[in-house]
Amino acid sequence: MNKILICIEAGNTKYYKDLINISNKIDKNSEIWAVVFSEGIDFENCDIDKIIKVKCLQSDRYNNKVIAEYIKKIHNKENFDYVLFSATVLGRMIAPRVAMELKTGLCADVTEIEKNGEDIVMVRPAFEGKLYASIICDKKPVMMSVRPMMFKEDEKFCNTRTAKIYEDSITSKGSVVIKDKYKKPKSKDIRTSDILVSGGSGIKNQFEKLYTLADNLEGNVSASRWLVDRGYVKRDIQVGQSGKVVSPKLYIALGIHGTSQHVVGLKNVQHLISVNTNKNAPICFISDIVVEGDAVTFIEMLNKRIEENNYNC
Ligand SMILES: Cc1cc2nc3c(=O)[nH]c(=O)nc-3n(C[C@H](O)[C@H](O)[C@H](O)COP(=O)(O)OP(=O)(O)OC[C@H]3O[C@@H](n4cnc5c(N)ncnc54)[C@H](O)[C@@H]3O)c2cc1C
Repeated sequence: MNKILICIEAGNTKYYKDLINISNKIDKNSEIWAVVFSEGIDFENCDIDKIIKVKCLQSDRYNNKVIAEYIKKIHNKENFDYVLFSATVLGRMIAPRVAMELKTGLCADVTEIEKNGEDIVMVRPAFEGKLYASIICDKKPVMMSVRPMMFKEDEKFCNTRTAKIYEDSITSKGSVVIKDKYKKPKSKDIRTSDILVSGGSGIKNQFEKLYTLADNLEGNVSASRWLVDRGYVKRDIQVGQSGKVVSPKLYIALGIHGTSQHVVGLKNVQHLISVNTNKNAPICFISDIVVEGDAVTFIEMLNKRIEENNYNC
């Protein structure tokens, strides 16, 4: 006799009927177990032998890690032959994780069950529904997710069993534990950076200040060739004709004149801010915002503002 576990997900309890139908097609005499993470559900005449009602935090009902671990635990105890999920959004998320935990395969989106001798054949659409694939799994437990609402009402239910109910609970610390604030890893290549804080000869004496601003904005530092040629920075952060073409969402040009050789590297910049003591420098004419003034003062003021307001994360 096969032992089948069906997983009834929170919020979509009505789809369990498809799982019962599939279970009956696999083996009419199978012992059907259900694990359910919702409360207040009436499973009278549900055609299930045993139901485990699991009490847990509301957030854990949707937590694929918590659910997968729980299913692994009961499988290790009961050793199911089949484990069935609904192919809903949640089911599609949880089922692969459970398969991984149980070290078995998963046939997703099953629409029908056929028998081929001793073998149970799982049928599912393939190639965007142009073909149907017939899949046999030779490893136990056989796992599948079943497309909801695939069966007509009269195909469902024998109504011959009344479930025995067991209660269990999961104690987890909750699905979201903030251990630390996430800091987006910085891209090392200036070509893939979203934010570039770029310096030119106008900031040569205090170039290192660019790094603080870049850190605060979670961006990277780049430079004009002037600074590269004089050994202030390495060539791999040079923007322009003999450097790199960049495509950040934001490029802040500090003390950069904007010669054609530099500007050619800015072809794909989405927003450009330039800070220059000379508002007639060529870069100012292609900028979205021009700040006329000293680049170092600008950096200091902006850093202060960001740090005061804790804008960075
Ligand atoms: C074949 C060839 C290839 C080249 N390839 C590249 C390239 O790939 N990339 C590149 O960048 N260049 C390239 N160049 C060099 C380029 O022509 C310029 O010489 C160089 O870009 C100038 O750098 P800059 O704008 O930083 O300096 P500058 O031309 O000296 O301009 C400095 C700017 O800073 C402003 N400024 C001064 N003090 C301050 C201050 N305190 N605060 C704010 N603003 C201030 C000034 O008003 C000025 O506009 C190439 C040149 C050649 C011939």
